[in-house]
Amino acid sequence: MSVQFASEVLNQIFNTISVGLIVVDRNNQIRLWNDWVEKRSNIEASAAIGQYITAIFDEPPSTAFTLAITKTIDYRLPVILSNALHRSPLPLYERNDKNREKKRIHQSITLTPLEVGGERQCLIQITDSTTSIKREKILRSHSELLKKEATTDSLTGIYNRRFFDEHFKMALAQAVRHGTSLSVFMVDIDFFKQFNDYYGHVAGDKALVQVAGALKSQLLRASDVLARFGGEEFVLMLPNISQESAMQFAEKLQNAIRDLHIPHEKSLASPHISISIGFSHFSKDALLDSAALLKTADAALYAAKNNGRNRIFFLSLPSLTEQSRSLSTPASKH
Ligand SMILES: Nc1nc2c(ncn2[C@@H]2O[C@H](COP(=O)(O)OP(=O)(O)OP(=O)(O)O)[C@@H](O)[C@H]2O)c(=O)[nH]1
Repeated sequence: MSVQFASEVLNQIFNTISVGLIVVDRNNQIRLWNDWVEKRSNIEASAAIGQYITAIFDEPPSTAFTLAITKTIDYRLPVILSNALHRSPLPLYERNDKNREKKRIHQSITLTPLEVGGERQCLIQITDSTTSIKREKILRSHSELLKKEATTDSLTGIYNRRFFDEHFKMALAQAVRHGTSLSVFMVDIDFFKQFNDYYGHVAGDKALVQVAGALKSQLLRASDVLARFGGEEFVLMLPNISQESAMQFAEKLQNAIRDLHIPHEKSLASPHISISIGFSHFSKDALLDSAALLKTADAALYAAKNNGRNRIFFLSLPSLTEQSRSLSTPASKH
């Protein structure tokens, strides 16, 4: 292979490669400038060679970029300018399309030390990362959407059981660790089968959405969680409230549903849609795991149902001894 042939091949590679290539010397003077850079800077190689890299553009390169050249040459070590931190160190634009607005490209830049004829130089390699950054953004927003879908109930828009289960375990572990409390409420719409049968499934869906919204409106703190547990059943957890406050909160939930005034002619508990609530309360003296706390709240709900519905029941931990008053509106009082 003749020297001339090799030099022609190298020259062609230099100018056809889809990477920007610039070589500067230790005075920051440009020694090489390939086609890729020419097209994205709109500065021809003949005009660039011999100029200072710091002064060649309309707008100066970023400080990180000029510092990186000095470091590469002085310490003879390669430097990478990550595009996460340095989106666009050089004023380079998408290939010239006269009819379009110029769009600055995102760049990934690697600087490599060279030694040519005993002289230190710096090779600057630039790749256009605009597409990969765009793709990354799209992927991120897709994954956020998927995450939201995986944790949200599609009908009511509140969290689903999967989300609740994960957060409940964490919240309980935190309560145990910090010696704080955690209240769990199971909420079930009374005679909802009869509601569906009488008013139809579409009206049933609408009622579920309204009930979910009314329950949600009672949550005040970011740490409070409401989720659809399944069917016409909801679950709520409130960290750090006293047992008395938990009872008052349950009453507020019941009032919020009553205030919706959704007629329910077929209910034996109320002329309007009503709910039964069972709740349990963990405080530092109780011994339990997350399943036990939920099971106790569920047993309390069962008791509320069996005692006429449209009422609140509390069961304490861990003995499952029914403690509290069957508070709230008795079936006859609406
Ligand atoms: N419209 C609608 N109905 C649902 C949905 N999920 C569950 N249901 C209905 O909810 C009803 C629940 O019925 P049951 O479990 O017998 O309870 P209930 O009639 O409310 O009786 P109690 O809870 O004992 O007061 C069933 O008819 C289900 O079809 C839903 O997403 N939309």
